[in-house]
Amino acid sequence: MKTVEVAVGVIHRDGQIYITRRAQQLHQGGKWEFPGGKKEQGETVHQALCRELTEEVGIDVQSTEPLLVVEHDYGDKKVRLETLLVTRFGGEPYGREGQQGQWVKLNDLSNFDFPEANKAILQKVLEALA
Ligand SMILES: Nc1nc2c([nH]c(=O)n2[C@H]2C[C@H](O)[C@@H](COP(=O)(O)OP(=O)(O)OP(=O)(O)O)O2)c(=O)[nH]1
Ligand SMILES: [Mg+2]
Repeated sequence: MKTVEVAVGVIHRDGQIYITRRAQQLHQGGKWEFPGGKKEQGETVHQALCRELTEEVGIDVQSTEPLLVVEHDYGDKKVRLETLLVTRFGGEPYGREGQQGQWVKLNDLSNFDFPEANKAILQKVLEALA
């Protein structure tokens, strides 16, 4: 099975993270996620994330830092989530594709239902920011 390469952004501001909810019909539908999407050919992870975060949440990413890479096999799909911390951005995020989105305090993140691959990301986010 081919691994899908995904750029994932942890959008951080003042102790809160902006998360969105995946549409029901998508892979891992209905779960909360850190916005992002598949890398296109020839893109760096930073470039892919800039494009995806403009498309999905309408922000202009200005700087990122690598956080971690997670590989996960869902059985029906294998993903490699290259996760970046978004340290500076312009604009205010919103669910530009009609999806739900909200700012969540670091301490409340674990109350949301994320895909299985996100466990490691969540742990790392709390280590890095809490
Ligand atoms: N964006 C994102 N994807 C995640 C997370 N956790 C996780 O397992 N995934 C998986 C779900 C999907 O299989 C894959 C991301 O693909 P996607 O559906 O967001 O890709 P995309 O935005 O490019 O969407 P599309 O153009 O294919 O519609 O990674 C997460 O926190 N954020
Ligand atoms: Mg996406």
